[in-house]
Amino acid sequence: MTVDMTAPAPLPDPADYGFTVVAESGLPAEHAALAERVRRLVDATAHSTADPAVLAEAAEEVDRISALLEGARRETGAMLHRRVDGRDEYTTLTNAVGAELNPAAPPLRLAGAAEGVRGEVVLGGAYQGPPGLVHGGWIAALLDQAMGHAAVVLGMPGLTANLSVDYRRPTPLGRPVEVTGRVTGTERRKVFVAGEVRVDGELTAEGTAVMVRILPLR
Ligand SMILES: CCCCC/C=C\C/C=C\C/C=C\C/C=C\CCCC(=O)SCCNC(=O)CCNC(=O)[C@H](O)C(C)(C)COP(=O)(O)OP(=O)(O)OC[C@H]1O[C@@H](n2cnc3c(N)ncnc32)[C@H](O)[C@@H]1OP(=O)(O)O
Repeated sequence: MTVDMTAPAPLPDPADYGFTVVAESGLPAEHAALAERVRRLVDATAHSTADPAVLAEAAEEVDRISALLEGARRETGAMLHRRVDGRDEYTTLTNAVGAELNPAAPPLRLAGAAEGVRGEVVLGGAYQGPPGLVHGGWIAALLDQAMGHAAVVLGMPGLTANLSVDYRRPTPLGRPVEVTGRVTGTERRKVFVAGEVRVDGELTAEGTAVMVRILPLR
């Protein structure tokens, strides 16, 4: 069927499924700032050539910081709610791709574009596969997220049932990577999606997926 980008369906409310929903507007800015610092820490740890004594000192400092944070822990399944362009949007608060508060997630922020969604992210050495290149599994994850988000934007959130990726060119680390996703069709609960990864305008990977829609409970 043809996809009408102008009339997104209302999203199912995750609260109806028993998930905690957290409003983005209620989150302290300090939390995102902390996550950004931890991303720097991850990169510094992965690439460190420091002496054993320095490494041991750093490990103790990290223990102290972990203990500071562990006292106030949110449950893992919590969902984040935000209003974007006058519509509701939900994602998991610690989503492995793009969650601002999850330092293990590459900070890919997707937004509605002319035809689907688009975002940009720079991946450092913590996302390495072959020397100097982004790991193929992370490229698949970026595509999965962008394609899933394209379905969410049209009010059709779902689970990935099938995902296929073609790697056309190596994707370098440390450079802005553009990720796009769009819905190409629907059939009953199936939402067909496609996505691309580009660096400096050059296509480095493209994918397709079948998302199976989550049915509203009411
Ligand atoms: C969980 C509730 C949450 C509620 C929250 C509300 C709102 C949420 C808003 C946003 C969502 C948040 C984030 C989205 C952003 C990013 C996306 C990340 C994506 C992921 O990270 S997601 C994790 C990996 N993913 C899985 O963990 C799925 C495991 N899997 C299953 O849970 C089942 O397998 C399922 C559900 C897929 C289907 O099961 P089912 O029983 O519900 O449906 P059924 O089998 O009847 O299939 C129905 C139609 O799909 C066709 N179909 C089935 N499988 C297919 C395949 N492999 N290839 C091609 N077509 C397939 C059938 O052929 C039939 O088609 P037809 O209509 O033509 O007969």
